[in-house]
Amino acid sequence: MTPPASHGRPLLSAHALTRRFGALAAVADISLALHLDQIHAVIGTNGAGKSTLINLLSGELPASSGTVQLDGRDITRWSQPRRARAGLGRSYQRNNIFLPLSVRENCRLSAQSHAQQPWRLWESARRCPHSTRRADEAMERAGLAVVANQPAASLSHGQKRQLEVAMCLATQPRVLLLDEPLAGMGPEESERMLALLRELRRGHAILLVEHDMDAVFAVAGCITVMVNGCVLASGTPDEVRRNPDVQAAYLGEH
Ligand SMILES: Nc1ncnc2c1ncn2[C@@H]1O[C@H](COP(=O)(O)OP(=O)(O)OP(=O)(O)O)[C@@H](O)[C@H]1O
Repeated sequence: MTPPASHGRPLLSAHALTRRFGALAAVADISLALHLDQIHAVIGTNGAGKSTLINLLSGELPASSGTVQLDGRDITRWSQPRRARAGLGRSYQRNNIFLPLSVRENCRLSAQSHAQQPWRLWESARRCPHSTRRADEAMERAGLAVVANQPAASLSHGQKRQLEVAMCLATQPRVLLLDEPLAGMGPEESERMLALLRELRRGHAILLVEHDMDAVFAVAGCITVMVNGCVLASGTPDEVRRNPDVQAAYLGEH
């Protein structure tokens, strides 16, 4: 199936990307393209290889073979920090938050760790006006300005996930790799996160790994379906919904 037409060169692309763990090919020969102003969702059953794919794109795992390009440059051998400095941001399934610190401090540390002088990480906020400004902007965009001075520990589950996205935004990424941002959320929190994703679409290329199918079909412009490390189908939500292989293997009612 042909991916939906998108204008211009992809911001991030993978070509024949493969990652083996011993005999298991967790990601096998995957090619995909992420475009600016688009949410590209990756769905698949447990163990399909979605998190491994994100780790390969973010640089947390080296590829066994294949290439990754950012804005036309081959970044396959770049470390994770170098990719992050070039504009690749990611959020995690696991909690990456310093619970005793305030929301603002968490965002500021994230901005500061990304700056050219990360050794200034533990300096007071007053001495890092640039990072503080970026933290405030990220909190504002993620809808967390009202809880800026609260300890992260006091946030609801949904707000913690919003904080993870805000921490990612504080690094000023162009590409957002989001690993299950809706996990464990109730309907209201999910709606808030979906509104945030829709807002972030403009100005970013977003890869969204998510189990919540209603959410995926509501926000994604392109969906790639993975099974056992391979791409089963890729296309617009309508194309994927109608694909008989996808229906048989995965989607059921959707
Ligand atoms: N470090 C590792 N060592 C060995 N096998 C691994 C490792 N990481 C992942 N795997 C295996 O690779 C396969 C893909 O795992 P991955 O976590 O990428 O799947 P997933 O689609 O993200 O699953 P889930 O939806 O449950 O998060 C699984 O069979 C998993 O057990």
